[in-house]
Amino acid sequence: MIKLIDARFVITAVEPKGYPTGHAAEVAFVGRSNVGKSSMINALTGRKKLVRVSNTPGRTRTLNFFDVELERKGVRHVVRLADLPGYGFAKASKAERAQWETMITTYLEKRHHLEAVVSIVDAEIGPTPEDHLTLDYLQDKGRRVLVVATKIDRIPKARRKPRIQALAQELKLPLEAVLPFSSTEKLGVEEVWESLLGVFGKATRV
Ligand SMILES: Nc1nc2c(ncn2[C@@H]2O[C@H](COP(=O)(O)OP(=O)(O)OP(=O)(O)O)[C@@H](O)[C@H]2O)c(=O)[nH]1
Ligand SMILES: [Mg+2]
Repeated sequence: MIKLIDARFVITAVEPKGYPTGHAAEVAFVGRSNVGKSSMINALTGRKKLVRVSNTPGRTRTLNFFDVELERKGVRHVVRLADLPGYGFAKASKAERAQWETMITTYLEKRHHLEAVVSIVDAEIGPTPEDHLTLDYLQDKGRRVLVVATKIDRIPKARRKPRIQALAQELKLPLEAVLPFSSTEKLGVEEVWESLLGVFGKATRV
């Protein structure tokens, strides 16, 4: 059982000198623009409006950090979440896209406190070529990755399990490395936290 205690916005940054200080273990959320990254952070923190969500792709344009305090089996943990801008935002100019890419890759490569990356794919659409590239890139950089298939609510219940199996197969990952999720129906919240806290080991204990 995960008990959420508190969640708060920390800071917005665009480059390393703006990243938050301190030693909190961090997890970043990456994925296509509009896939549901910001919504997932709201769902995971049990807060409807911690992060701004939008129907229009390209909502999140900076790195946004949040601290979450939670309790699991009587032990308190503090985890820092980083909401990143999405990739593949068609309406952005070439220069803007290049700028975002630098912002994201600089963070993913340089951030020492980054313990795990949640790579979000759309459960219905499946991994796009850019999702594949991102996963390869993260693995290449030696980052620990958890794939979360969101918007699972859009798939009829009986088809969800086979869908996750198919996604895992397509991504060449073990079944337990791909978790189903829905921000609108709050599905998968416990499972994602369990998986993340499992990765952190003792790093997040306070
Ligand atoms: N049905 C359904 N819709 C969702 C879910 N999660 C997010 N959405 C919707 O998807 C849209 C995009 O959500 P955001 O959380 O803003 O997506 P994002 O990945 O942060 O987008 P950018 O900041 O533009 O990169 C919104 O209209 C959300 O309401 C989900 O689990 N199920
Ligand atoms: Mg967003």
